[in-house]
Amino acid sequence: MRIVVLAGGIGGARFLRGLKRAVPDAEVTVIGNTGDDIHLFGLKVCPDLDTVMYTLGGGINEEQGWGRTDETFHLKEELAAYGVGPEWFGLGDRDFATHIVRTQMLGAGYPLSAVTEALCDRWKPGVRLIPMTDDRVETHVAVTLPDAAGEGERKAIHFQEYWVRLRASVPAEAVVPVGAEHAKPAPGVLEAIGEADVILFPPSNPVVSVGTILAVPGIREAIADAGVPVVGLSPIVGDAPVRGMADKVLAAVGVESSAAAVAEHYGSGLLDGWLVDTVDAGCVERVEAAGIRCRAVPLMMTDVDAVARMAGEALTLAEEVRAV
Ligand SMILES: O=c1nc2n(C[C@H](O)[C@H](O)[C@H](O)CO)c3cc(O)ccc3cc-2c(=O)[nH]1
Repeated sequence: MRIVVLAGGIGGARFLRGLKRAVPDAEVTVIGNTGDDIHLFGLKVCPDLDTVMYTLGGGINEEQGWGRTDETFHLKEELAAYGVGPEWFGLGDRDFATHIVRTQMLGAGYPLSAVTEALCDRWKPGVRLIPMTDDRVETHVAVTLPDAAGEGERKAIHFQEYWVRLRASVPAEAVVPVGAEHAKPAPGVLEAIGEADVILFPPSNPVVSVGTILAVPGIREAIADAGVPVVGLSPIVGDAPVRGMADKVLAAVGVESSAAAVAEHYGSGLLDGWLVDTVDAGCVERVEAAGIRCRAVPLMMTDVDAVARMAGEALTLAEEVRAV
């Protein structure tokens, strides 16, 4: 079975680990979000690609869900001693090596997709990990911050600054995947979608993760036209994100923070099936009324076995959709 998964960072990576346990023989292609990418200290950092690679490759810091296990921060401390920041973004020494290799290869002319493949040669994630695009796309968030005079100043900041430095503490007024409109899907993306038996949206952020991937021209259309079941898992359980701050960015696109609203946001033109948590069983009817087959199953990613069961439920729902 060929499965294509559109993945953001932590939620996507943990889902993939469960999916691999549920169907170890499946051929899984992951289309990774690169809108979170950021250039720091002259290096290209790809948080979501790395989170997938480290999680599936056994190198992730399990407690944080991002960055390397057994990490130290000497380099960051030395940079700070020179007054070179930002200090709010935690790049560790082991993680730095990944960004150095990536930046060096990009500088030598390799596209990000080839660089990612080379990095995966080390980590052997057991999936084919492809960035959504080789072109530069950067998610920016419009916010109003108090200026020196205590007035509100509207500006656009990098997604990581909104997420990590501000911890989404101010409303996101708009979320813009800058550059997406001119980006092309990376080599292999459209082919993988076209050859898939099933396409899955993990419980990743529907705006800044899956939404950004869908913003690359051609990807949404290819999924809608693939003619195979497209099944998603709600990242919202009981009207709050399972983890992260998805509700903050959902508000920016005018979507309420509920499992049903996220399904409606994707829409029946894209989604065939949607899993909600058992606590949201009351919204199944609403989702089905929107033309999306819906089931309520446990969606808390407490351990790999629980996630494997979730992934199994997603594939069962896909088969139900296929049989109709
Ligand atoms: O909350 C944080 N998340 C950090 N993340 C996670 C990241 O900001 C976001 O969770 C994702 O971009 C959203 O998917 C990192 C990810 C990396 O790959 C490398 C470094 C970081 C650093 C931080 C950090 O300092 N704080």
